[in-house]
Amino acid sequence: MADTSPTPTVLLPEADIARIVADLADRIAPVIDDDTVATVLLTGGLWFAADLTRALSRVGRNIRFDALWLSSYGDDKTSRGQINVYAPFQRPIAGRRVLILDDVFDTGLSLAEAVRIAKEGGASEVLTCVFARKPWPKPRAPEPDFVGWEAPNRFLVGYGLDHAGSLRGLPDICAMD
Ligand SMILES: O=P(O)(O)OC[C@H]1O[C@H](OP(=O)(O)OP(=O)(O)O)[C@H](O)[C@@H]1O
Ligand code: HPA
Repeated sequence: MADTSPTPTVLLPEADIARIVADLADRIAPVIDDDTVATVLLTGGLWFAADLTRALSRVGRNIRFDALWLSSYGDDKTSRGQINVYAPFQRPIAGRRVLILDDVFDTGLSLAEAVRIAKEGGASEVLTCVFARKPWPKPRAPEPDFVGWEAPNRFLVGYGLDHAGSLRGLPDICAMD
């Protein structure tokens, strides 16, 4: 079948991504402890969460790890406006600080739902960190506590970001629009 998709254009090369992740680890390490539960939002957040937790370890912070599996885009380029929850936390988080990690903050609906689930589970504090934040015309709540990169308002692929399930493994972040 002929592929009519546009060619991805590199916006943020992997070397810049690595520098941004190391800088995030330096900023986050002082405000968490080793009992903090890093919580990746599957699927797209996997690549960033793997890098950030290892960057935290390099600065002496070895935190717990869990996952929430949420989806709102499916194969579309725009949010369906509703979040499907495919899998909850694996372990209890009651009384623990939770650090939610995701690849991109766009409408903000996914992060808001993750924060709601963590609070409902009894987390003592919920911090949020996204690698990329896209601009949005209206206020989003909550805004992430930590942001790596202010992205342009373009459709992004790579570093976990997908186009209908593909291109997540590109090491650079690219625009595909
Ligand atoms: O701020 P929002 O508008 O909610 O968009 C951000 C979310 O969208 C993507 O997830 P998606 O629902 O596509 O699932 P995926 O993680 O499987 O890619 C991305 O990984 C974020 O979790
Ligand atoms: N690309 C891929 N997935 C996304 C995006 C994007 O720009 N925004 C929200 N989910």
